[in-house]
Formats: sequence, C-alpha cells, structure tokens
Amino acid sequence: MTDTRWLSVPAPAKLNLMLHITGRRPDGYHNLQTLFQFLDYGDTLHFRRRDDNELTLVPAIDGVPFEDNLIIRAARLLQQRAGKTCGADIRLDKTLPMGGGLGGGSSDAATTLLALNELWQLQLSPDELATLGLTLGADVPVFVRGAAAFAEGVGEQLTAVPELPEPWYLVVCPQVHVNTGKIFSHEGLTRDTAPINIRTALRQGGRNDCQQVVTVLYPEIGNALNLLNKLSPAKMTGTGACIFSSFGSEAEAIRVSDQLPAEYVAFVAKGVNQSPAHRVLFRPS
Ligand SMILES: C[C@](O)(CO)[C@H](O)COP(=O)(O)OP(=O)(O)OC[C@H]1O[C@@H](n2ccc(N)nc2=O)[C@H](O)[C@@H]1O
Ligand SMILES: Nc1ncnc2c1ncn2[C@@H]1O[C@H](COP(=O)(O)OP(=O)(O)OP(=O)(O)O)[C@@H](O)[C@H]1O
Repeated sequence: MTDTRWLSVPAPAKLNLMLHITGRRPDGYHNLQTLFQFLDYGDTLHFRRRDDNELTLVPAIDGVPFEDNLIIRAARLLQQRAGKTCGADIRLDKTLPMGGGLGGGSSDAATTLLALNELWQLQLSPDELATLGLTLGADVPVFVRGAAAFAEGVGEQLTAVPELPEPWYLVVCPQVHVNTGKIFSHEGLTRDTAPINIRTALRQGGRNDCQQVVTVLYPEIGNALNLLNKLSPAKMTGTGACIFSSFGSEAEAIRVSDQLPAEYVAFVAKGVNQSPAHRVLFRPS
C-alpha cells in the first residue's frame, strides 16, 4: 500500500554574492571563486513514498522531458544506489524562474537527493550525496551541504562562511532565459581574475565576471542593472538573468521595490546562511 503522508521540503534560491572566474580547465569547465548565500524563498517539493519502483512528478515543466527533469535525474541516481524497491510520487510548486541564476533546477535536485535519502532510508552520507549531486550540476553540492559557502573549483570545493551577514535582498528578474553554457563559452568572458582568499572575499566582496558579457548579449539585463543601480548598488547572480541589491531591513527593500516600473518582476527575501531545506529536514528534535 502507498504511504499517504507527504514530506514537504523547500528548494531555496541561491545568490552568488560575487563570482570570479580564475581559469578554464581542459574539460572546458571554468574554475571559479564565488560566495553562495541562500534565500528564504524558492520552490517547494512534496514527496510521498510508493511501494513500487515508479516515480511520478506533477506538474511537468514545459519544455523539460520527464527523464531530463533534474528532480527525476536526482531520484534515478538514488534508485541506482539503493539496491531495494524505491518509488515516490513528487509534487513541485515552482516559484523560481528558470535560467535566472538563482539555481532553481540545482536546488530542486539537491532537495530531492536529501529528501529521498531520508524517505527511502538509504543513509547516504552528505559527502556521497554531494558527489552524486555534482554529476547533475556545479551548483548542486552547495544546496546538498546546506551552508552558505565560499566555493572554488567548479563550485564544489566549499568552505562554510557562517559569519556572512544575513541582509534582506530585492531580487529583480528580467524576463529572459540565460543559457549558462553560452556565457561560459563566450570569447569575451573574463577568465583570468587573480584568485583571492576567503578573508578578502568576505571583507571586500567582489564583482560578477559574467556580468559584462551577459549585459551585451541580453540588453534587458543591462537596462535593469542601470535602473536598480540608481536606487541601490546592484549586481547579477550567477550567469543572470536576475540581479539583486541588499538592505538592512525588509521595509527598505520593499520601499525600493515599490519604486520600480510596474512591469518589472521582483521579490524581496531574506538572505540565510542555513538552507531552508536543512532547517526542515534536520530540525533539532
Ligand atoms: C554560474 C553558476 O551558477 C555559479 O553558481 C554555476 O557555476 C553554474 O552552475 P550550473 O547551472 O549547475 O551549471 P552546469 O549545469 O554544471 O553547467 C552548465 C554549463 O556551463 C559551463 N560551466 C558551468 C560551470 C563552470 N564552473 N564552468 C563552466 O564552464 C559548462 O559549459 C556547462 O556545460
Ligand atoms: N526541476 C527543474 N527546475 C528548473 N529547471 C530545470 C529542472 N530540471 C531541468 N531543468 C533545466 O535546467 C535549466 C536551468 O534551470 P535553472 O533554474 O537551474 O537555471 P539557473 O537558475 O540559471 O541556474 P544556475 O544559477 O545554476 O545557472 C532549465 O532551463 C531547464 O531546461
């Protein structure tokens, strides 16, 4: 009989507070230095255990075939490791824009790894889950670990930075879908930023090396940056499209949001150093 209880777990957004590209590797991937922080805002996934090996997912994402959905790919990786009957019904409440630089797909994948590891009682370690997650995307390991981090390598070498301030952010989402691969393969991309240490990154922040190329390819993003910069210092997250500004209070962030043109899509959310997924799954008893 199918278990009727649903386990509901957030799949939060991330911001790249800075993103430096320090080199290109022989496999075409790029070495980065980035500061990841989570937002208390994102998708929510609901999981229900099945007694067979089936996976179901509703609703489907337009343009993403079932087996390509990062949620299903994450579940398949666990099924391969399980060595027993494991199935699940999964519901997705999608809030995060796709191709927004907020890591929505990666976060959905990480939440699936974390939740099904619990639901199916697989007892894979955080290291094993992060290694599996990395095969799905460079951003998955930080969501699996669940701690704000300074990241190096392709984003998988993580050092937790619990001392990061947790401001409120105004996130503006230009309605364009940025293709991450296209940005990283662009000839104009800055790829030779000198590495810095964590202390310097925390003290000085840094820029987003993708921003220049992205604003040339997607003028809507450049326009949004120019506009938000007039109200408050703004930066792009990941390879865009979203941009953000930080504030000391929710009220200040909302005040600036209210000054944006009505057609702008934006939201206000708190920066958090512990992933909301971890807060739900690993609540102290
Ligand atoms: C830009 C960031 O969002 C910063 O957090 C991530 O590095 C991107 O992570 P992601 O979306 O999980 O990206 P992936 O799905 O792993 O990679 C998409 C494509 O971007 C390029 N890519 C990605 C990450 C990286 N460090 N170097 C790259 O060159 C590769 O061409 C890759 O095929
Ligand atoms: N569950 C999912 N949610 C979102 N996108 C998915 C999912 N599964 C597969 N994808 C694919 O992944 C692509 C990237 O989506 P995602 O939301 O992670 O972009 P992003 O926010 O730009 O990520 P990043 O910051 O990691 O570059 C989508 O265009 C879509 O084709």
